[in-house]
Amino acid sequence: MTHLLSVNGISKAFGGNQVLKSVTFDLQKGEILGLLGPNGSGKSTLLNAISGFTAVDSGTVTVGDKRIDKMPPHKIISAGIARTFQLPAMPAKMTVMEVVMTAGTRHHGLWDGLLSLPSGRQAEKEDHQKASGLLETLLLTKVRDLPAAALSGGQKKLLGIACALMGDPAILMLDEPMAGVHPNLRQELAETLKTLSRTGISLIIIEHDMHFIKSLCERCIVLDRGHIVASCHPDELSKNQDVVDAYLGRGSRALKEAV
Ligand SMILES: Nc1ncnc2c1ncn2[C@@H]1O[C@H](COP(=O)(O)OP(=O)(O)OP(=O)(O)O)[C@@H](O)[C@H]1O
Repeated sequence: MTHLLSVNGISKAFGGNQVLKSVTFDLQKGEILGLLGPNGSGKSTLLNAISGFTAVDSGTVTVGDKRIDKMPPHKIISAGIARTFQLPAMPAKMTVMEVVMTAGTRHHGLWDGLLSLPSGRQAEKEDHQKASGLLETLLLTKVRDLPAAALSGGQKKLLGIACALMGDPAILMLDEPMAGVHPNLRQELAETLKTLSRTGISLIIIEHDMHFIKSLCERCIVLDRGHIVASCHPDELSKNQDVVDAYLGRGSRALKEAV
């Protein structure tokens, strides 16, 4: 696999709260990386830092050989990194299809659009086909004409993924994609993500559902209070004392040593 994303020594504090402490990891092309850690350990902040929504205090982020850590979010999207949010907000008056179309990064010329030139119409037709395909992949075809705001929490998550994929990202970062998704759809979503990775897209997934993580990821990194304490196969997690401590507290080590 080819090396794609490098995060080197990223640190971030909010006031006196040091949330990320020199976080370093790499992501390979086509890899599905799990980003784990207890509540408040810094996972969303790390995604925000990579995607430019949060300015970092120090450290670098590179995609290929391009530094992106000082770029605004829209430039980072152009550099090939897309993301979804834990609680996606949807516009009240747009349909599902309209929301996906809006997420297309194809920029039609002003005159193409205003004058309805053939080049503009062709580009819009291609975007429409792409959006339809993504809605089908993400099992949203039946609701494509409904207001996006009326979707269930799980469907909004899937719509967020469709929007992120409209820009043909090289790296897709998902913040708790399974939360709120109906159990019947979970396996299908896992299969969809595996298919994406086979096409060469790399994924970083924050998720608390370990069954989902184990079915998808070859490697996980675990954050504990802003430090990466483990980078391993998901099957190794339960044997890693630092991971156990992160989730159960330091007392678990003391308890183990005492017995
Ligand atoms: N914009 C902000 N301003 C101030 N503090 C923040 C901000 N964003 C995050 N934090 C703090 O950073 C810490 C880590 O939060 P973060 O959301 O990154 O954790 P998390 O691992 O994603 O948690 P969860 O699993 O609960 O979503 C928390 O203490 C949080 O209060």
